[in-house]
Amino acid sequence: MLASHNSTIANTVPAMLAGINSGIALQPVPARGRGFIAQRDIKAGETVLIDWPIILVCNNLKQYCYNCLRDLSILGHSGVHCSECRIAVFCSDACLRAAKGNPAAHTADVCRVLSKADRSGLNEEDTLSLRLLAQAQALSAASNPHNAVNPTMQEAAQQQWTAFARMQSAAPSVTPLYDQQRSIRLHERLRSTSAAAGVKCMSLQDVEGVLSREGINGYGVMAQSGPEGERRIRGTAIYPLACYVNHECLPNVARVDDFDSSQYPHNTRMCFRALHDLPAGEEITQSYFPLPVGYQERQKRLQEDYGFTCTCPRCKEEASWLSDDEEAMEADAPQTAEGSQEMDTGAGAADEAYIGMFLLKYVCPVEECGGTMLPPPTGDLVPADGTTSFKCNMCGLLRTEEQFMAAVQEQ
Ligand SMILES: C[S@@+](CC[C@H](N)C(=O)[O-])C[C@H]1O[C@@H](n2cnc3c(N)ncnc32)[C@H](O)[C@@H]1O
Repeated sequence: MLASHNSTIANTVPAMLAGINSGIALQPVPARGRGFIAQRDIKAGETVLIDWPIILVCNNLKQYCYNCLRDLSILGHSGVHCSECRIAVFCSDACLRAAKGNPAAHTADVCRVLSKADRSGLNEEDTLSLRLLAQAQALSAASNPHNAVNPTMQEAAQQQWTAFARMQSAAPSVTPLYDQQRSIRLHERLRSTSAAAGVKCMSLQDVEGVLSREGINGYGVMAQSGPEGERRIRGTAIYPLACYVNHECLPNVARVDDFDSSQYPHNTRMCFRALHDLPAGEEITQSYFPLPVGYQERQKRLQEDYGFTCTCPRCKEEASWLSDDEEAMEADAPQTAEGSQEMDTGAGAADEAYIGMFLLKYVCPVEECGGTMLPPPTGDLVPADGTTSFKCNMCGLLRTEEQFMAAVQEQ
């Protein structure tokens, strides 16, 4: 069973279940729960973590492969439809077979629930959450030894369900992260749909646990940007190790994925690469949103979506840039208990010049892209490939060190 609030396991460190890491270890981090700490000096460009998802939920079943989220429009055919539900579409027979054999994807139970799903009155977000719940419900059922048809599948499902249960959930006191009315509504819908499909429904407590964990730990899998450059996602993914990478606004790693440029299962893996050299003992951190996002917006999103006030060196410095007008506006705006202007400024801060140079170096220069420029790969997980350019993890733009220096000269 998934508890909706994991106070007792908040600071325990789960064993690694899947994925590969190099030079990092999961440890308790003061005031942040758990996080990855470098165990040795790490070089710029090194891959420190490769992870595969427990659950992938497709946002648009007509546009992306239900199993691996590959963009169907690049295939040159309309995809392979599930012959039972006629709803799920796959990029290949291989993906269809893989999904049918994966309890968290599209086994017979999920297929029946999907075909019986009553979407009336549900908005897009609720429809996606219902899909996530159907997949999580099947994973939970498959993890139960009493339901086991195949011991190997049961063991794998149990490991995945346990990994999910160990992820941080939103405490009931943190709103709106924990929306109990929504959980009750979606549980009710899952119950009627599951009954129509002849499938046992998970408990309300499990529904709360799944939704709360997805909210904090789920990764949006990026799609091509919209016509105005707006960011779009093709689905949501739950990764058993990547979920432990904490946030900082001047991160030292960034993620890279290959959803369209490779084939299942390789395309669903997520890699984290170091942006610069970092010493043993330093925490591995990523930014939970694009680097150019401003201070007040970052604080708002971190508080609303993740339930914490960021006190990283960039936030400490940028808090002091607020003009009198902005401060007055902030004073009028609703404040959280911590108060975004009253941050502790005790520990080290990044100065304005450092922040400016960091953003110049790591923010993709393509307008509206918002991607992060990563150094060429190196290290033992993904060895050097001979490239010398930095590459954007969103649009793929390449930039050499010389081109970067020329951009610095222009400033
Ligand atoms: C995706 S989880 C990261 C792993 C989490 N620390 C754990 O122990 O499972 C995101 C949560 O970690 C915590 N967190 C991440 N970055 C943080 C930071 N810079 N300061 C404080 N808490 C942070 C917040 O509780 C946030 O909701």
